[in-house]
Amino acid sequence: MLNLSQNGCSVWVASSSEGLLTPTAVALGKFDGVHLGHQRVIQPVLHAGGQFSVASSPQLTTNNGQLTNQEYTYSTVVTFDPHPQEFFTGQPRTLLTPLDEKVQQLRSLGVEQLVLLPFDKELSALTPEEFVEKILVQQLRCQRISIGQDFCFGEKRSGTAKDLQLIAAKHNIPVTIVPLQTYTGDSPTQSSCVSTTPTQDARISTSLIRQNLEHGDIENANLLLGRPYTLFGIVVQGQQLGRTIGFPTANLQLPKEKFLPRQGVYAVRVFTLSETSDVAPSEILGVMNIGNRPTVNGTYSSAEVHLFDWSGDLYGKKLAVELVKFLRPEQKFASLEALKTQIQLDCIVAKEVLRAGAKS
Ligand SMILES: Cc1cc2nc3c(=O)[nH]c(=O)nc-3n(C[C@H](O)[C@H](O)[C@H](O)COP(=O)(O)O)c2cc1C
Ligand SMILES: Nc1ncnc2c1ncn2[C@@H]1O[C@H](COP(=O)(O)OP(=O)(O)O)[C@@H](O)[C@H]1O
Repeated sequence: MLNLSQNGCSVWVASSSEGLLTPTAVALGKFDGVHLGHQRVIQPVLHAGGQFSVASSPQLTTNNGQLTNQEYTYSTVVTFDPHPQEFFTGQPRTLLTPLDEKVQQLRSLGVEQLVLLPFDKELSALTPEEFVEKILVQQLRCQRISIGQDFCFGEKRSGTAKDLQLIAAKHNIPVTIVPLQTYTGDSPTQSSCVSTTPTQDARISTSLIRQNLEHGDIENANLLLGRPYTLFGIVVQGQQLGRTIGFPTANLQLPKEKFLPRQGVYAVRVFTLSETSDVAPSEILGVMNIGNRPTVNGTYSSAEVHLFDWSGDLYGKKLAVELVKFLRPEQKFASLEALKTQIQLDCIVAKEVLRAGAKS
């Protein structure tokens, strides 16, 4: 079990029955991206703002000033590790939110515990009834459950959301089934299949966000996520060429499973993160290139950012780079001089985009 903690707040990350915080109010799902639809599913198990209301501090409940022995229930997200698709295909899967990022997002929503159920032969062979009894009732001492309408569980995904509701009712556990969310512009709604583009189902989903990112449609991806798609990484050394053309770039080492958007150049907002300081990081604007750098015969994919009007040493620092807009695909230039001229233009366009974004 891990306790990932930052700025004094923490989320328990448990992967076995040992050390679980129980009893629990459980949101069940894969939750890759923790997008607007996921947030709706998680809401009913949160202490603040959800339908679920219990004591606001562990162990003790005050009721009209008197202490009662009502047990504190932990708002918990239960997910699977590895991603079931990775287990069945044997292929590593890239993620919108690798574990650290998912924990950070869940914490910011008010989730207290993340349980990673090891998705293996044994778990995948449980019948829906066994899953409820062994995992939810016995291990998690679950008091309430929230799931999305399309949730499937148990052997061969044979259990539906309705099945979970029926089985859980036998154990007196209420189940909230959250309708699938679609995006219509202002806020997510529950109407079915309203398309923002003629060819796409606008239901908020991890795969729709991945498609948008693959096409460089960052604005749509960000709307569906409810926040900017962000690359978190440590700054490592590159070929030290950037400084020679007047555009030093901080090269990010990203989690290997992080899903990367379309290769090319982006307008971005950058934050330097510190593990120790409680001071909110300040924003620096910049341009990012994601790609193989064909002009310098690059052999591997890199993500590198040039910060506007900034100088200093970033090696070893952790950066959060929020993608704002895709500007152009990566190209092979005839010379470094030609690349430099293009990067100057990229900076002008990025500054305009970011300035316009700041005004709206
Ligand atoms: C805004 C921007 C746009 C870029 N566009 C391209 C490009 O189109 N083609 C390319 O080969 N490299 C591109 N690069 C990557 C440069 O080749 C790279 O920054 C340079 O080689 C310095 O690399 P270094 O950090 O390893 O020193 C771009 C970099 C930036 C910051
Ligand atoms: N405005 C800036 N944007 C990005 N990095 C900068 C900037 N000014 C200084 N640096 C520093 O320069 C380094 C990048 O210089 P560069 O010549 O591209 O070397 P490298 O190939 O190692 O990335 C960054 O890692 C950072 O420490």
